Amino acid sequence: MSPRRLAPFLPNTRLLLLRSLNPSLDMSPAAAAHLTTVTDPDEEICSSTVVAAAAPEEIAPSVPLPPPPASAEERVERAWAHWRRLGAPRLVVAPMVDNSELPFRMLCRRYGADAAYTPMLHSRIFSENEKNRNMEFTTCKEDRPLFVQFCANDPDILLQAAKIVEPHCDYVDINFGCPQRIARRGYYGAFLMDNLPLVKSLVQNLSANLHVPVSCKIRIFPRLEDTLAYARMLEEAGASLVAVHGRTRDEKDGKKFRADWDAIKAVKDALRIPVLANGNIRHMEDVKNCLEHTGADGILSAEPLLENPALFAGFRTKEWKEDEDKDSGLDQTDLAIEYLKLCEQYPVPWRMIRSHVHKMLGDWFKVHPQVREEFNAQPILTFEWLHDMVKKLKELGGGIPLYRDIPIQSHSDTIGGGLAASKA
Ligand SMILES: Cc1cc2nc3c(=O)[nH]c(=O)nc-3n(C[C@H](O)[C@H](O)[C@H](O)COP(=O)(O)O)c2cc1C
Repeated sequence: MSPRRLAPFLPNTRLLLLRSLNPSLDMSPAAAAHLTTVTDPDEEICSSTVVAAAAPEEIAPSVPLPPPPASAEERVERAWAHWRRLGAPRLVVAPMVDNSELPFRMLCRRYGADAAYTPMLHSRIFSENEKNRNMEFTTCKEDRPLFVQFCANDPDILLQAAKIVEPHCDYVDINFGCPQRIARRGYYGAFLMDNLPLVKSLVQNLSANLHVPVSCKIRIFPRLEDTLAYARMLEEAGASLVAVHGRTRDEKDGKKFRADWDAIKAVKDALRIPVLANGNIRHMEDVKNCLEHTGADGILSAEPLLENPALFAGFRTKEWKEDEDKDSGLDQTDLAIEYLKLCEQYPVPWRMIRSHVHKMLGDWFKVHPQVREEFNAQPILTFEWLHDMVKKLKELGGGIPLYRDIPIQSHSDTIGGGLAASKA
């Protein structure tokens, strides 16, 4: 069923129709009027199941905004109260374009993630284009705590986009960290580090007009004093949380440049609101070391999770050959199957599924390149074909299993509040 075929129905009929596709759908007819199924042949979507609301303006809360904080102290207190209400999330899935989408977030949550970011959404396109909203932002009740991230360079457009998602998230995040050419051309992300008055007005306008707190994801400046002045400005402008990727705008290659944990520590010491650290986190031992080194309140991981979505549950990749007893009985083929099942439940564009399958099964494809070639040659994917492919890879064997590092797992009980262990 396509969006076009649903369009003429009245809200109640539409809701019934949508419920027949997804019985667990929980929303009002008014909201259903703004839902779309995600079977649109033009967009190459993976299934015809309804997933989530394209949060319409009409269902944004009409409750008045809370009174603005009387003082900086009150603002800081509110930031911590919110953070604690969410369970003080420490192990966080970082924002990743085309990769931190709903089914992947849900997979990481099953394996110990305390919270997750959406991929970056483009505030102008998102606020103007309903189809973009329905395609790029899907969520569900269990997908919390959730940071919804936008890129922006216009405070009013950002606010308009943020108002649409605020009923469905715990923070609206602004991406001040993207260093890519597309961000230079679009004038957003890390390129706004050259225009701090604009950064300030984006944060001020959002924090003064939203019900949910505002967070910012930043990169560091080459000079520490500039980074600290920047971070303090964000706090004063109304940010309730700052995530610091410890690399500069020019240090694009994460494999070549190590993240600077000293700079993150300095930001943590300078700010009074929660601070998250990002960079150099490959497994739970890194999490422990990073939290100890920086004093940060939590960490973000991105690329390592793509290969190993069970990272936050204490599973590690590589090095297993040193000690075969470390084999955990879990490997990327199991995780790939679990991810595919989540995609059947929460449909997303096939390009995202392709990307995850490549990353999760990278080591297995190295051992069996002919299977990768077959995968690449498939013009149209189906879940049946993918399940068969993963089953075949598992039977062929030879990929690298994950192992669970028991001593580190017990550290994670203290640093992750025991969540990583209990959720796995
Ligand atoms: C595939 C991919 C997509 C990314 N997309 C975003 C994004 O949408 N927004 C953002 O702020 N950072 C994005 N990043 C950067 C990550 O959030 C993170 O800051 C960076 O990868 C460093 O963390 P890591 O060392 O754990 O990978 C992306 C990174 C990757 C690998």
